[in-house]
Amino acid sequence: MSIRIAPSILSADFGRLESEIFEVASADFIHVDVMDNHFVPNLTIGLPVVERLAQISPVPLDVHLMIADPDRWAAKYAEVGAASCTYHFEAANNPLQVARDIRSTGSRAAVAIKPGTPAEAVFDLLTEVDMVLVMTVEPGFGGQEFMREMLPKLGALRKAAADAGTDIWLEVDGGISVETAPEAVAAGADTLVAGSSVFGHLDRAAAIANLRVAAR
Ligand SMILES: O=C(CO)[C@H](O)[C@H](O)COP(=O)(O)O
Repeated sequence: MSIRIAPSILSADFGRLESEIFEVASADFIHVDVMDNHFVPNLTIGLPVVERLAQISPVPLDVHLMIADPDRWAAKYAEVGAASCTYHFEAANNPLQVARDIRSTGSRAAVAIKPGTPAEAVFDLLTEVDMVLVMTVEPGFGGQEFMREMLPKLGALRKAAADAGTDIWLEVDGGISVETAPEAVAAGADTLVAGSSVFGHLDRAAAIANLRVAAR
């Protein structure tokens, strides 16, 4: 299985975002964290910036919405060019409809769960989404410690997806490094978000290559 790497621009220099995303052009996706200071206690970027990033990025965008009311917003992010659009199960009024709205745009739909949310919460959605994101930190900030106690959720999701006859991607986000990536992959992850472990290095291409080797 080839592992997908998605550097999180939360740890990039927002003053030189265009050159930052070109420095991670060897990645499979660029992970874009949208935060609204309601669903999480932090505020980042919104729709116009994501739209422009989608136009200039050499790599497809994996947009992670950490916002309230994804029912209203998620499809708009998909429409402006998010190749993959992730919303939080905990934030959605109608999680099934949000997935359908995203997919109706042609984008990949993904649902995320916070550390306190059990994998079982999204079992009913597995045939309606293309990916589940298991948070391995509390969403809101980069540079936090990896919560390895979240890893059993990956096996549970993989089994539930197989039982439902569907094949989904499983993404992890938070504290992913060359040390923790092998654990996440062994537990069933195939898509790794990495913020500080990529943008914390001067040579971003080398950091991505090192993650790929570690995740093999
Ligand atoms: O969603 C996020 C935080 O809510 C970030 O994508 C994540 O924390 C990445 O940062 P790091 O790899 O440094 O943990």
